Amino acid sequence: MIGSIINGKEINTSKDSMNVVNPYNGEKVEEIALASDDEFERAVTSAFDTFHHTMKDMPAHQRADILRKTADLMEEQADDFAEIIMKEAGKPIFFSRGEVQRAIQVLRFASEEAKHISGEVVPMDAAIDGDGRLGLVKHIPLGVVAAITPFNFPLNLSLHKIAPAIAAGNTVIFKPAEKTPVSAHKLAKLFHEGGLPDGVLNLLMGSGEIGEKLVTHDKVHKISFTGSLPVGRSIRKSAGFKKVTLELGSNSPNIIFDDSNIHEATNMLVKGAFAFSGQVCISAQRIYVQKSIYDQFLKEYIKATEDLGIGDPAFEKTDIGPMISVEEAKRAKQWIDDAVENGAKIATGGERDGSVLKPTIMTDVESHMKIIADEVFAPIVSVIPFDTEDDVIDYANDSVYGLQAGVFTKDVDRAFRVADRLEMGGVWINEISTYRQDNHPYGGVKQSGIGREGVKYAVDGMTEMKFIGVKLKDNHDDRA
Ligand SMILES: NC(=O)c1ccc[n+]([C@@H]2O[C@H](COP(=O)([O-])OP(=O)(O)OC[C@H]3O[C@@H](n4cnc5c(N)ncnc54)[C@H](O)[C@@H]3O)[C@@H](O)[C@H]2O)c1
Ligand SMILES: O=C[C@H](O)CS(=O)(=O)O
Repeated sequence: MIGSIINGKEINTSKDSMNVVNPYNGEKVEEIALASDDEFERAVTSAFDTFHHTMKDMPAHQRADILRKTADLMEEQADDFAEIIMKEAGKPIFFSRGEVQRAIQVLRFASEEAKHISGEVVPMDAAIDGDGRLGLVKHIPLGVVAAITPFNFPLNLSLHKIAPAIAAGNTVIFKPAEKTPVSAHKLAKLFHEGGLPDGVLNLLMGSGEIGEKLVTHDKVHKISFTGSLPVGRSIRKSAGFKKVTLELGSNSPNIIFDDSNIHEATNMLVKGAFAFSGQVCISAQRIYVQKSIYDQFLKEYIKATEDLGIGDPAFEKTDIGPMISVEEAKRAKQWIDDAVENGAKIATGGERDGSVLKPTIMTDVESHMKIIADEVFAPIVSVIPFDTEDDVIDYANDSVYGLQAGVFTKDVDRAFRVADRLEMGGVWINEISTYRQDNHPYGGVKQSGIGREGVKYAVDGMTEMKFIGVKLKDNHDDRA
């Protein structure tokens, strides 16, 4: 049994526990001791006190060293991390390894950023009577950051919060998703091996209730949340004056104009729609194809999708494993059935076996159907024809979400015109919406979220400005 880690000590006995199971075969991966109310309070107090007594004064070079050392250790233990992610999340092993490599990079980016948090000098003499004064802006840490994370990239998305928070000099309370806490536990241990002092990173095991309590606790200064829109909405409502970063869902559009390389777009979009069974917030959910190439694209796309390897995530050749649970697979299948009842057609897929839903391509869909209007978060994609650039911009923007989009065209003018008109946090040209690097600004507009991650940008969100002014000499009339 493993459990919460508070002030550097693991609490692995508890009257409440839960099992983490492999969503592919139901095998037990680990038993988790759930945090009690008392442990919750101790974790918050530990983070609060450690901020004031240790972290606030830790020099940047020391924070950078800890992050770099942790990256080195993760590199050494990369296979163990990948194995855990594969088992707890059901993510095919090839993609689990990819997540670990990205996580190592995030730690390295954060280590570099820790040394570049600087301020500015305000030109005080630009204001009447300002001469003879010096104005400085410092970027100081916020205090205690609550990192609340989802199941789908349990390592990398947790590090997108924890590493920038530490780089900026904060302490952290980490509440991982209840389905994927095993990699979180190994990560917290690794930070301690890397030299992080006790109390800087406190891990709390438990359900969304712990997240809710963090959101309203007055010793927590910032909530950094990645997860679903309903939870994000409730956090926004209850967080009061706390700073909040929300990385929420999407129904990402990808647009293929008739001058694009169909073959390339097809191959990229198979990965874009079906990687990790579509359980990626920027997964390609709506593919808009210009009418003259629609039939050709659909034919190639169905063929490439049917070539995917489906099965045990432990196997090297598996492209598509399970969804996170049987319930989620049933929910997704129901959305397909609802669409079909309303006139949509299944071009391929549509069958479910336990937690595995076959990669599914839908056509003849309508904008009101759940598979289009809501976040599908499953291996289901819709292929939709369009006539003109104006039409497709309207279709793509007709959503409460706006995270990332992909646009495929050889016409540079059109590419930038369309990118400008799409209501998104990010637009990729000749790349799928699903592509993300860990060093560009990343986050949504509309109901896809508030704030940006991408290490440098996340670090900005983990600090606040403090102005310090100096009156150097008395050179003006104080009555002014
Ligand atoms: N924009 C992004 O960067 C991004 C990245 C990954 C996932 N996501 C989104 O995450 C969702 C899937 O992940 P999930 O199912 O784990 O999400 P979720 O919203 O169900 O849970 C996320 C985390 O929030 C906690 N939580 C639940 N209720 C809470 C509450 N009331 N207050 C505080 N915390 C609470 C959970 O325990 C978990 O740790 C999808 O909607 C996906 O789009 C977004
Ligand atoms: O699920 C959404 C994630 O942000 C995708 S990624 O890990 O950043 O690629």
